[in-house]
Amino acid sequence: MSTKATSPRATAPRTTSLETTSSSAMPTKTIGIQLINACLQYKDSQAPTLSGINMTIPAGQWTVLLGRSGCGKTTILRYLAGLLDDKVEWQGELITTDNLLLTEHIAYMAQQDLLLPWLNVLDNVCLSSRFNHSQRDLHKDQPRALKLLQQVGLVDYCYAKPDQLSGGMRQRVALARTLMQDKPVVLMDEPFSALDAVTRHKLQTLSADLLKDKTVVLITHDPQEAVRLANQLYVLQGSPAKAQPLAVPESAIPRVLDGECAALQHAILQQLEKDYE
Ligand SMILES: Nc1ncnc2c1ncn2[C@@H]1O[C@H](COP(=O)(O)OP(=O)(O)OP(=O)(O)O)[C@@H](O)[C@H]1O
Repeated sequence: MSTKATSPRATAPRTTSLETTSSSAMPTKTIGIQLINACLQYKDSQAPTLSGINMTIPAGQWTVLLGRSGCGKTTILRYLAGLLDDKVEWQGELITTDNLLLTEHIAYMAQQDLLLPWLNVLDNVCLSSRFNHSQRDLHKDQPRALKLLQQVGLVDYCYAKPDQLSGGMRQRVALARTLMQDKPVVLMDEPFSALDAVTRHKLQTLSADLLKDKTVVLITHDPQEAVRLANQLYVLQGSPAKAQPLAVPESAIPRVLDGECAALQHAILQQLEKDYE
């Protein structure tokens, strides 16, 4: 592993090398990410948002971030997605497998669904393919998009416009669009927050299945969701925020909730409560 300081962030390369998981002739299948002593301050803010963040996001696993509202979770995701480059001062190291530029390998599901109102559901799901593929590939993409819409329970709405859908339905379309992108790194900001309990459970299971080999970073406010899905778990805390790791069971995800999971859920709540004292 080689590391290189990137300070200040805006004028330095986005990434340095983490480790090699594939030969250079082969497409890289998985990407790991590491943040070392990362500090971030919005240029229009008086105080830093993040300070001394140390976080390992292993390739092919789910890393879950929790923390009280406004602590900086979305900021980390947006930084990884390359959306804050001109808005923040950054110090620290961002290390990726094979020195890969993250922005080219990321699917990002933001808190807002960002569906285009003039496109129907199917076209919204195929949106990323429109930019990436030829017209011929587009036709190949449609059956896959329809399959995903069926899996999220919306195939009957494929020709509906976003404004004809409920908030939870829109969120499911956004999830299908994210899954459609087939990127090695998937960043998801509260992807199940608008769903009823049963649909949420089903789509957690579906996502764990379809994103099995991906590097996933998930933000959630739901400790139970975190326990079901986390291979790594961090609670962001304080102001500026630091990342506190919590140990999770070694069992495969999505977990069936047992006594060990209940204990972890309790530990998460206790950790979160420290930010309210
Ligand atoms: N563009 C910006 N300029 C200045 N400050 C910002 C900007 N965007 C976010 N912030 C501030 O950064 C802090 C962290 O915001 P962020 O959206 O990362 O929080 P969060 O943990 O994701 O919150 P939530 O759980 O409510 O989504 C907040 O204090 C917010 O006001």
